Amino acid sequence: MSSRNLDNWVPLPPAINPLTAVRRTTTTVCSNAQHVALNQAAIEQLAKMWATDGGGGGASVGWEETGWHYSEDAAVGGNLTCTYVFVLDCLNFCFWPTPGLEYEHLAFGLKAAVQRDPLALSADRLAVATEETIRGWFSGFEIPQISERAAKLRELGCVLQAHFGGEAALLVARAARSAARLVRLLTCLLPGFRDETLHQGRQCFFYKRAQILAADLWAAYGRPPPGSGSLYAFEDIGELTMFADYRVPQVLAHLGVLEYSQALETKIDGLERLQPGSEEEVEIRAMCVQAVEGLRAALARRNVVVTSVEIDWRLWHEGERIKKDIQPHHRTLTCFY
Ligand SMILES: Nc1nc2c(c(CN[C@H]3C=C[C@H](O)[C@@H]3O)cn2[C@@H]2O[C@H](COP(=O)(O)O)[C@@H](O)[C@H]2O)c(=O)[nH]1
Repeated sequence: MSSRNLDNWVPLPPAINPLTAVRRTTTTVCSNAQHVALNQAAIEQLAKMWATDGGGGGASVGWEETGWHYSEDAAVGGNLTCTYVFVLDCLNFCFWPTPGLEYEHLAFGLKAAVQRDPLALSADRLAVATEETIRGWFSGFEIPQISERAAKLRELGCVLQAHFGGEAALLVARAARSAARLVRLLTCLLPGFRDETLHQGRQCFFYKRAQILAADLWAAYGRPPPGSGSLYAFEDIGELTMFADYRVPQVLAHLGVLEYSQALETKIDGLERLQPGSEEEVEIRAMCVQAVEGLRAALARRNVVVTSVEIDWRLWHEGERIKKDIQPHHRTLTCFY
C-alpha cells in the first residue's frame, strides 16, 4: 500500500481509544489481582508530600536537561528530532540483562550517531539495519536481544517507507495532534508496539513504548500547549497513562504503594525472572498504571493538577537516583519495556 492509498485507509473506529483500553483493562486486572496490592494510604501519603514539597508532582527534569537527548532542530520544528525519538522508543526496552547498561546509553548513543551523520536514522538505513548497526551506536556494551532490536528498526524503516515517504513526522501528522490516535497508528502499523497480553483470560493493554513515544515527542519539542500549531501539541496529552516499565514499580514498591505477596517478593529479591504474560508480571504493570491514576486523583484533591506523564517522569527520575539503594526491580525478558 503506497502513501497515495493511505487516505483510503480507515483507522480503527474512534470508539477504540487505546488509552481508554489501557485504563479499563488494567482496572480489571487490579480487581482480580492475586500477587500484588495497592496501598491507598501510601498513595495519599505520597500525594500529601508532593503537594507540599514544591515539586508539584511533575518532573522538573526537562528533555535537554540531562544532556542525553538529541533535539537540535526541535526549536524550528525540524523532523530529525522526531526521527530520533521514533528510533529511541523503538529500542527503549530491557537494558537490565547487561550490567551497567542504561537508557541513557541508548539516548546518548543515538544522539552521537545523528550528530555524526544526520542520515544515520533515515528510513532507508533503518530498513536494512543489522546487529552491527546497533553495535555502532552503543560503544562498549553487549546489547541484550540485539537481533530483536535490529528487527524493530527494520520494521520501522519499512513501514515509514511504505506509508509515509520515509518520514516519521508524516506518521505523526496523520494523528492530527492526538496522542491517542498516534498510539493507535503505532500499534496498528508496527507489531513491536503491540504491548498487549492476557490476565486470567481477559485481554490487557499497556502500550508502554507507543505511549512514551508520544510523550517524548511532546517533551522533545518543548511541551507545546494545545492550539500552538505544533505537530506535537497533542490536545489529549493528559489522556496518556504512566509507562509500565520496570523502574517505576521498583520505586512504588519502595514507597509502599505496591505490595507484593511474600512469594513474589522472594522471587524479585532473588533476581528470579518473571515470565512475560505471567500473572505476577501483568499485575505489577497494571498496578503501576492504577497507582499513578490514584496518585493523580489524590494530587488533584489537593489542587495539584498534573498529568500521569509528569507523575511518571518524576517517579522514573527518582528511581534513577535511588535504584542502587532499594530492593531490585522485577526482571522480565521482553521487547515491550
Ligand atoms: N516509566 C518510564 N520508563 C522509562 C522512562 C525512560 C526515559 N524517559 C526519560 C527521558 C526523557 C524524559 O525526560 C524521561 O524522563 C526510560 N524508561 C524505561 O525505564 C526502564 C529502566 O531503564 P534504566 O533505568 O535505564 O535501566 C526501561 O524499561 C526503560 O524503557 C520514563 O520516563 N518513564
